Amino acid sequence: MAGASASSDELASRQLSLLLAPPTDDDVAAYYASLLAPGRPGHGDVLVKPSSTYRGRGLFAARDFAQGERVLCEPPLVGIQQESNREDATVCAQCFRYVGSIERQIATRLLRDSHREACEGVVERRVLEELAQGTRTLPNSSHFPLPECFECHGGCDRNSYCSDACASNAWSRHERHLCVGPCGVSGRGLAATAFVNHAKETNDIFPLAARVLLETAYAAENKRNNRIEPAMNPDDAHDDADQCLVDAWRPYAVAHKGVWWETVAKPADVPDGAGEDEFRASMRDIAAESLNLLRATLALSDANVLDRYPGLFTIEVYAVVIGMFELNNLEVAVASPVEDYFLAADETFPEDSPERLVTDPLLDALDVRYCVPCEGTGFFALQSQLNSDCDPNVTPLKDDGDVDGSCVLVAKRAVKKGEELTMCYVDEDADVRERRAELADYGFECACERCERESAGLGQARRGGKTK
Ligand SMILES: C[S@@+](CC[C@H](N)C(=O)[O-])C[C@H]1O[C@@H](n2cnc3c(N)ncnc32)[C@H](O)[C@@H]1O
Repeated sequence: MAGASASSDELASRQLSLLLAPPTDDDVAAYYASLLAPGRPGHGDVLVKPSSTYRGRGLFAARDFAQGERVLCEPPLVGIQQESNREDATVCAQCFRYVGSIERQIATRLLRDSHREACEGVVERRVLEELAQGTRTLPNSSHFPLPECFECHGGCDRNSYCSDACASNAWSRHERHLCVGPCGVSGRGLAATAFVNHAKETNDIFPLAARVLLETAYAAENKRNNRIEPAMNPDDAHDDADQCLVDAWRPYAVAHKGVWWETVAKPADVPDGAGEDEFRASMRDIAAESLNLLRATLALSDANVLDRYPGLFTIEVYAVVIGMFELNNLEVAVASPVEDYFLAADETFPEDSPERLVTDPLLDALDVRYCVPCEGTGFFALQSQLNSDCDPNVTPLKDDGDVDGSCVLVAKRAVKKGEELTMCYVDEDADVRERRAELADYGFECACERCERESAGLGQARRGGKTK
């Protein structure tokens, strides 16, 4: 196929066609078989196979489940905390565990400008600073231990980690390119800041899409370096490199995707025709700006990654990765230990006790935000195969022991081996019109039995065939 003299353009177009080609049925089957191998999450519990024609592939029960039983618990392949949620939850940027201490979680929230007014006359700034620095403790907080907070290797104050392993993992996989801190090659932090700030102003998903590209390049490099018998002749070496890239990309190749600006639903306030064309063209421009900023960062952090994977860092691939996140229901959520702490304080200490005189003002200042959980977006290899149904048989439900960003699915009713597993992507209690409107954001019209039944009922009612 390729020769040793293949130019960068040839390499880019060859990689691009490999990355955009839909995987064959055999590749898909082999991928899910390896994902569900013995010892892996989901083994013996779930299977991935074709669903009904209108839904594509789906997730199926590989055994019977009782009502309330846990069906799947799976960590995300990549994930990121929502920008707006950073104020309310200090979590490990790699695995989403809350870090530091209860004192620090509370104080860092209250020290932010957004809480300044709520704290006035209620709790002293000095107290908050001592709580944040660890020189003052709160009653009962030792019952809510959190992992120590590890700093980012790049010296940024944006990301914290729950262990050196998580910090190192994040650094080697993506943060050495994306961290806004001062460490590393001169200028890289500034270039990364431009990329991150652009995403803050436009779309939170861009840094997550960038991670997918970087994770893919990192995995492809690892596969290349770990080849037992590296190819000796240049043609074979190119084929080898291609195969490593294709294998590294497989988790995303099999996912449901679409070009971001083509697939998202048109907002109601955008007019049809030229107005819609303009709207979609502006999305494309924003994505292109973001990719250019990412490429500028990579040129400083490790230009080799651009030279070796020119097809990966293209607008075509960036577009489908952003589309993948927009079209799938892929939330990361972790309950707040701060909420547990205050609920326990309420139960343990009587009103007006010395302990409550310490905890109540903090609770007052936090107000309803005391219970905000960690919220983010992630990509889950198996959960991303779950289709939507408005009468679903599984639901996401974590318990107290689920302290990281894994997704947990629980059976809503007894499920028989072989049944398709489904969850409702939107509010199950909404009526059919509202559900369908919300599902338009995921790029499809729900054709589940309940929607068909209820929309037929609506049609009949409109024609006067239904009186109640
Ligand atoms: C998270 S993916 C689920 C896996 C997907 N079926 C596949 O083949 O990769 C979501 C996509 O599945 C399809 N889908 C899921 N539930 C559906 C439903 N109730 N009716 C029609 N299409 C559905 C839609 O194309 C949707 O955008």
